[in-house]
Amino acid sequence: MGLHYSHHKHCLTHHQSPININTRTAKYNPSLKPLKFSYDPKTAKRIVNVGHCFNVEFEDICDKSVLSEGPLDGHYRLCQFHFHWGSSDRDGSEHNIDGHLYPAELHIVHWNSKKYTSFAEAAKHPDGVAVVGVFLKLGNTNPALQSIIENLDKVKTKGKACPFTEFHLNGLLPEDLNYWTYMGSLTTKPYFECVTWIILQEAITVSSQQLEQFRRLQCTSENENPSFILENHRPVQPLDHRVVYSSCP
Ligand SMILES: COc1ccc(N2C[C@H](O)c3cc(S(N)(=O)=O)sc3S2(=O)=O)cc1
Ligand SMILES: [Zn+2]
Repeated sequence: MGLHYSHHKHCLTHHQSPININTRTAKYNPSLKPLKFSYDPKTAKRIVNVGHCFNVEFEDICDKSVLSEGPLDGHYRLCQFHFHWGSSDRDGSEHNIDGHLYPAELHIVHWNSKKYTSFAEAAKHPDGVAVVGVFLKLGNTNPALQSIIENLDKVKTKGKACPFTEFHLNGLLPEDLNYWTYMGSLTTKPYFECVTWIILQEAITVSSQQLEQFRRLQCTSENENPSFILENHRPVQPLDHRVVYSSCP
């Protein structure tokens, strides 16, 4: 359930995601380390249309592609990345920055393979999952995105998958790796409160035409009347008594 009993208020609090990040009340935490991304391009495996979005899956049988340092203890194994978008370029991101929405948001999902033996096990613990969020802002065509988008016609309908190997995920990271971090949840079912969120402060670019391609994915399977994944971002949730920390002052 992820309900926490906060004694002073005698009520139950949720630690759900996404949230609006108030950059003025975020607290600089000098003990936060720089993020360390160690991704092996050969661990990319396939693209899958899961109905509410598409996942780019990586083989997670060993710690070949890991995220470490930053706010994390130990290392977290890369398992997949996916995007959230809106029905127009005016919204689409899940997290907001001072009330500002971006047209899309990338989530790079990792699980604590040092402490737990599987993703499903890790997802039951507050320190089980680490998701790096990267905002997409409107701009020039993003070449790293293009290599994904040109495969989307092979996974048009729900349940379809296609091979996708040799992908340089670093190409989807901005130059500046400063971040905000807070404890939250998955933003889709099962909404487990198992995520250390790491939201990068610098956005990467996406073109309007590339976003259009996301919206052509179908949430229906091939033998159903087609309907499209026009948007898949969850509304922001109450911060309650949580503090958002910043890696820089
Ligand atoms: C058994 O428990 C499970 C726990 C999680 C999942 N996943 C599917 C979810 O859609 C989901 C949502 C994520 S987000 N938007 O980054 O918060 S990450 C993620 S997932 O791929 O890990 C499957 C089983
Ligand atoms: Zn997500």
